[in-house]
Amino acid sequence: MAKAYDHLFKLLLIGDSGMGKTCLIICFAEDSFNNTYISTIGINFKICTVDVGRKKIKLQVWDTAGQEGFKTITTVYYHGVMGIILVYDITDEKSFENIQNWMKSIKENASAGVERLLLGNKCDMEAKRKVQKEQVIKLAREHGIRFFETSAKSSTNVDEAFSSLAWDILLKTRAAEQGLAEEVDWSSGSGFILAIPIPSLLTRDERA
Ligand SMILES: Nc1nc2c(ncn2[C@@H]2O[C@H](COP(=O)(O)OP(=O)(O)OP(=O)(O)O)[C@@H](O)[C@H]2O)c(=O)[nH]1
Repeated sequence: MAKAYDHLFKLLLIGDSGMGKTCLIICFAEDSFNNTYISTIGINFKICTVDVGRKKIKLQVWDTAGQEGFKTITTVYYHGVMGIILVYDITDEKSFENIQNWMKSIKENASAGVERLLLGNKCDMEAKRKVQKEQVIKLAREHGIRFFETSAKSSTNVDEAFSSLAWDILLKTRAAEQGLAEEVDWSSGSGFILAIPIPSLLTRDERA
């Protein structure tokens, strides 16, 4: 039987507790949102499919618990994933400060060539904003990492964020297949290195 997808990419979401990691995955995979907060215990995953660059990409998305007590378990899952999404909450300054610690954790536990993506979630709560975009862009530039502000509640930029990460991983995979890996800096995020526009960010209806 023919494979229903061209590539399988494993992704991981990390960030402090209550940032909306689970909600972002549910928004992307199921197009729904729930206001009730049920903290993740350990780790969970969801599978969904996205079309990028005329390729069908199956995404296995691992959702980690942000609570400190689960760190030993969750860091085990860093190894072998191709993309890591770091999530903070735009209404919570501390969660943004902690992004530096999450970056350090990636360096210590993930593969050197892992793609990273930074998300400032809950951007529907503009009136309560504590983290200014300018400071995030500065950090994202320093780390060579792509950045989006998202809302799982209003579905803002959620499809775009997951698709852009899939696209960045696809580019790296292709470069490796064609023996061009030396031209790609595998140790940094590709957001500012491979400045190639994403050709086809399909809507959920188109993906179905
Ligand atoms: N306003 C708003 N609330 C959100 C958004 N995303 C998540 N929330 C709320 O934030 C709370 C926490 O969301 P979760 O997705 O469970 O957070 P988490 O990061 O997975 O938390 P842990 O599992 O503890 O690590 C819930 O009450 C959600 O309804 C968003 O984009 N906007």
